[in-house]
Amino acid sequence: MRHAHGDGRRARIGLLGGSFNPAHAGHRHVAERALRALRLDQVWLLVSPGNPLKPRRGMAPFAERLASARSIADGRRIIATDIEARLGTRFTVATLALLHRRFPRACFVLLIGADNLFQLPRWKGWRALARGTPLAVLPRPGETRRALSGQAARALARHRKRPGALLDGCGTSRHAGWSLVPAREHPASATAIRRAAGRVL
Ligand SMILES: Nc1ncnc2c1ncn2[C@@H]1O[C@H](COP(=O)(O)OP(=O)(O)OP(=O)(O)O)[C@@H](O)[C@H]1O
Ligand SMILES: O=C(O)c1ccc[n+]([C@@H]2O[C@H](COP(=O)([O-])O)[C@@H](O)[C@H]2O)c1
Repeated sequence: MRHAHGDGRRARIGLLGGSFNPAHAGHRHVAERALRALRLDQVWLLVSPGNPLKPRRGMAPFAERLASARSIADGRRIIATDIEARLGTRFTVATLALLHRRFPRACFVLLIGADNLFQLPRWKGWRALARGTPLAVLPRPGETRRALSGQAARALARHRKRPGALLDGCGTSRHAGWSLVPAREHPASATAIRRAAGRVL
């Protein structure tokens, strides 16, 4: 993969992991807002081979979800990738460890919607994950306030940073930190799209 970092600094890559069942304008909005607010070079849409917390029922095949993610990417700044399936990982903490090892010069930041900040304490190894990789949280309708007063936000309160400073000294601080990215809340959701299409939820 080519990294756009003409000035010689480390490539700044936002990782937007998701089921993409299907991909939608909310994902594109998150990627575009993060590119700008965090001065990223690229956002990778990491299509999950299977979210450990989501039921398999109603989950479209991987190839279909990858194609869906590609349809909202631009192939330049926003790239859909099957790397998580190729690495053979499903837990994000494991995916991140392998990505850091495979791309040691890249500066990664994990992009999540506010619903996932609230859920973070249910993720495997979430404290180690948050220590090792910066987290950028995007507001989401009906989720932002609850997430900011939830268990993860409280536990990580003293590591919160300004979005503009989140990637400063990438990988050298004792705790990677996290930020809320200021952005308009986008109402799109895959559940709503599946429901409107009459698909199994
Ligand atoms: N409209 C949105 N605003 C902010 N974040 C979003 C939005 N849509 C998705 N995300 C985030 O993008 C990531 C991948 O989302 P995912 O593919 O699960 O889509 P989803 O719409 O949340 O799906 P579902 O409704 O099936 O749970 C998650 O971190 C999610 O929080
Ligand atoms: O690692 C975990 O324990 C874990 C638990 C739940 C979700 N995730 C990841 O969170 C990302 C968003 O998932 P989803 O299904 O809400 O789009 C995706 O990359 C999942 O693999 C990861």
